[in-house]
Amino acid sequence: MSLSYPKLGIRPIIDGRHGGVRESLEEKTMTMAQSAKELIENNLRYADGTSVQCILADRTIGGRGDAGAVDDQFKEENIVGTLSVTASWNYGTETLDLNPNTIKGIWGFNGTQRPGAVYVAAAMAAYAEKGYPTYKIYGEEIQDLDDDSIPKEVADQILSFAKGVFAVGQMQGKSYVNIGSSCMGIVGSQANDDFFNKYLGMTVEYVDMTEILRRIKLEIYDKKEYEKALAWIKKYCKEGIDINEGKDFPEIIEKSKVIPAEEDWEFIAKHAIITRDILYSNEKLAELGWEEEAKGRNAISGGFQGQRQWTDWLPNGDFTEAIMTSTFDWNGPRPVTAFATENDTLNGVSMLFGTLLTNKAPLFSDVRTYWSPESVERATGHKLEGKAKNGVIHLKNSGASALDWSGALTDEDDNPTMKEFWNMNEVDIEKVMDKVEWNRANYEYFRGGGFSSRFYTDVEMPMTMVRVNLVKGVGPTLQIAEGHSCVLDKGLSDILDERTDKTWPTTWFAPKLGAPGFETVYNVMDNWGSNHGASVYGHVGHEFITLASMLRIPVVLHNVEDERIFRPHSFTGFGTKENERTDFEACQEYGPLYK
Ligand SMILES: C[C@H](O)[C@@H](O)[C@@H](O)C(=O)CO
Ligand SMILES: [Mn+2]
Repeated sequence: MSLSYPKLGIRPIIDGRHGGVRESLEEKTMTMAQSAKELIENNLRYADGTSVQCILADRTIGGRGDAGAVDDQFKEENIVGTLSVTASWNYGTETLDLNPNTIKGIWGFNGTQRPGAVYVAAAMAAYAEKGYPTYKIYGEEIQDLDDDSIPKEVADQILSFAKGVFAVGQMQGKSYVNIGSSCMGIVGSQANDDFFNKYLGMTVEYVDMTEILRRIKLEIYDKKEYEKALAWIKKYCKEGIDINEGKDFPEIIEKSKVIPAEEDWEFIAKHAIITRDILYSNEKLAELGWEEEAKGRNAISGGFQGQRQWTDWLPNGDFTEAIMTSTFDWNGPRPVTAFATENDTLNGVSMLFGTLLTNKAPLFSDVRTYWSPESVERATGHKLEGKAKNGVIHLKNSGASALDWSGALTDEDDNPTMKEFWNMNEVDIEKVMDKVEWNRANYEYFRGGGFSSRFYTDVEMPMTMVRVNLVKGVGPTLQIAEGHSCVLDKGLSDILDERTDKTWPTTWFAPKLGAPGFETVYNVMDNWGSNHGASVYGHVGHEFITLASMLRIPVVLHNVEDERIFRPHSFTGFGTKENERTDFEACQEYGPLYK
């Protein structure tokens, strides 16, 4: 993570009339600003675990003179967004943040002594007319002037706004590193530079898969770390099944394996270390004389093609993909990397959004099979119950599913949960790894061999699955499905798993039903825009909606309750009924963040 962390500027706005009014408001206004700063910094962290940083204006802003001085103060910082706070009527355009490049929010104190609401409304009118969509935060209940608390719904909106700002800021200027190219014709694996540049402010770095072979051959990796990783693998990667045993394979498969099976883990350990080094800097490589390789590629996310030009003759990349997305590796707890398998860049971005909003590890899945209650009963005699009673979607893909999804961890109330990496410890890591088995790669798919992680998310957790799609004539869109991982009786889960690729992870997903497009579980599967979806822990669809509105990515499918939706106030200028058209037209009007 670069030292110039993206920051949020806090702007205390005040009625500029000296001689009584301004003086009477100075303390209240600054107190609001300080409390907003503390709320944000005490609750949010960057992806690397550092607490987020807010810059407090060095004065209250009563007019353009003050506003200009604060702009200058902020120019010294990497300010991505600003939160203006006020408890009074102030002079609209004379005090607003009119920097075209910041994401803006305003929190108005719901008091009666000075009309804060009137200012916020006037500010929204100005922002709507000027084309700067701004997030309006205003509590429902009246507060007394001496009440410096932040009401819960106000705090929730401030934190949602701030999470979106810091997610946007952490992506700005960073790279998505595409190792390989198109994978089995999956269109998401054919990176769309324009999308990354204009909507995310990111660049795409292209690295051929042979770079991994070069670094193995020329030993461009830290051998000591390699030994450490291999020892960790041998200790914690439990051997699973070998689905290939006893099978006669045609010659094309037999002769496609160039690394002896007993050397696969050595090869895979190098693949994992080298892949990480290609994304991020590693000073050890400079010590080995490889200055250029030591610099990495300024990554925040990436992916590996694997299939087929690699996996058709070399050990697969499933371990690398799984460990990159997890909250730990052989060095212990460390930040998650949203890392896609099959080079699906759009699922990689979907994972990236999820990790930046939650700092929890993502699941990369084929949205593989819809099992209706009727089909399950016909195939197994079992009745689906509980959260699964309306049917389930089988989430499964080789590779890039964080091992944290094995469902091994619980919170202080003993509820299944997933932790940020900074809350993980060695015991947690052992619990997670104990629920993962490493099966021999299926030679029919992965001729070059290797290993695939397998776990069964055998706990019920709230989860949110998302997908970024690119639609001709529309541009990027986002789909969001909140729901739960479901616990199917192990025997039942195994019967269903036996019917498909049982050497890979399984998570049974039941979306919350009722919203348009969510009439049935089948509808969700039917409406989904791709073969892949990315999931994170928790019901955080509202945070994805806020982030999407900052990035001007319309949300085309979601099951988030209206009252939880938080978009810029000016989106209502495109129509107030919560429907996709409002979102579409606002996003189309405002266009991508990085024009
Ligand atoms: C191994 C198979 O080809 C899988 O890669 C395939 O089922 C997919 O995951 C397609 O997204
Ligand atoms: Mn897939």
